[in-house]
Amino acid sequence: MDLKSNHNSPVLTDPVPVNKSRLGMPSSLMPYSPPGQAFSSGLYLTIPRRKVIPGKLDDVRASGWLDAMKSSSPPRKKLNKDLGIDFVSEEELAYRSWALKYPSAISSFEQIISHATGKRLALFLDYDGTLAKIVVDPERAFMSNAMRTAVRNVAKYFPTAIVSGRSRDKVYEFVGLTDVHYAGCHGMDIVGPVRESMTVANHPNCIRSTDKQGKEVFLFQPASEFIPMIDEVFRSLIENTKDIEGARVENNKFCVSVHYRTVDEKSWPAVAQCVHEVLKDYPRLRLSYGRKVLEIRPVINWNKGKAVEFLLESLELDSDDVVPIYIGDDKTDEDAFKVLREKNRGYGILVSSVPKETSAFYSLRDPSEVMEFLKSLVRWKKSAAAP
Ligand SMILES: O=P(O)(O)OC[C@H]1O[C@H](O[C@H]2O[C@H](CO)[C@@H](O)[C@H](O)[C@H]2O)[C@H](O)[C@@H](O)[C@@H]1O
Repeated sequence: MDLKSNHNSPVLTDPVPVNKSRLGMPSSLMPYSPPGQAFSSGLYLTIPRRKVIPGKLDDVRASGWLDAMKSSSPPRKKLNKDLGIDFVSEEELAYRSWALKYPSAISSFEQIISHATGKRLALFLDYDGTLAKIVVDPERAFMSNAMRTAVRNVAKYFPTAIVSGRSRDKVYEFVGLTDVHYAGCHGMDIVGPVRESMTVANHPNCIRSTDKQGKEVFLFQPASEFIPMIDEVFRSLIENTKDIEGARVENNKFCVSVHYRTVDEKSWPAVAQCVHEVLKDYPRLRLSYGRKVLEIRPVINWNKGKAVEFLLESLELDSDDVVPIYIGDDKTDEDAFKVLREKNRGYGILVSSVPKETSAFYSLRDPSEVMEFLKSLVRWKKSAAAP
């Protein structure tokens, strides 16, 4: 089902230089749990909130909120090719040297499939910045028909799931394919087919339900109790940011995104302050940073990495003969890259046109290379099946 064609939103790039992704941010203020952090017995995390949340605007600056906001998307440097100059720029040299460590998944295609021969591949795809280009208006982040066809084709041969920070309904609206699985809101909203042997069915928060086509599915929503709180926070943020030109607040059901992409940089402290003001009354919510977006989500031990583990289990893919490949562009995708690396299973592929610290194994520059990679997988599978 082809839903949308590409619209004319200006395409943006958000380079984040190596070692600057958490610029000036003391580790105690990092939004993500460092590896090895002790979790409480359930899904809940204990976060030292007093250290994380500043009290005044000055504290917002001092604590690194603003540094993190800036470094999540510094402005794109002008490339020499934009200037019509025919030599390799410093940025390109830096990229090439970084790519020695994280080689292109296209140039390394043979190597990737040589490890997958005789095994089953499973694909996990992030949405924004991976399947769709980054654009100014989050409501218009449509994927191209060509990309939709590529995803549809790849899903014919390999189990495929979209793992997005968006609400599941929204990402389904954008992708519009019925033969892929969906995990919305950073994995806090997963739907999948019911299997007889399902061990995850015993998971708390996993219920049986029916989808829009009337098919029996399981629904996994580990943060369901937070819906009223998220709704309340969403309304407060709409109210508090209404005078900041360009600020947008997006309700993703289990989390809220506060976008500052179209806010004048002079007003970024005001955005940070608004979020801080609201968040200080909700100790069970925490903050993370995305591409020109502040994300507010429940303090639970759940992320895209956990979602990938859950999907592998629920789709009966949690076995040594399955090679999972996760493709994503954002900090939240790092949790999934880490899981694959730690399990020594499959590959993370980072989508980035600039060097970045990552736990991925391979890289692709942008969504057009992602599409190229997906097409190569289909060609490989077809040729392997040919007599
Ligand atoms: O996990 P993802 O599928 O990558 O979702 C992460 C966030 O993506 C969206 O915001 C980002 O893309 C927008 C459209 O290109 C862009 O305008 C914005 O600046 C980016 O941060 C989405 O709107 C957020 O809710 C997601 O959390």
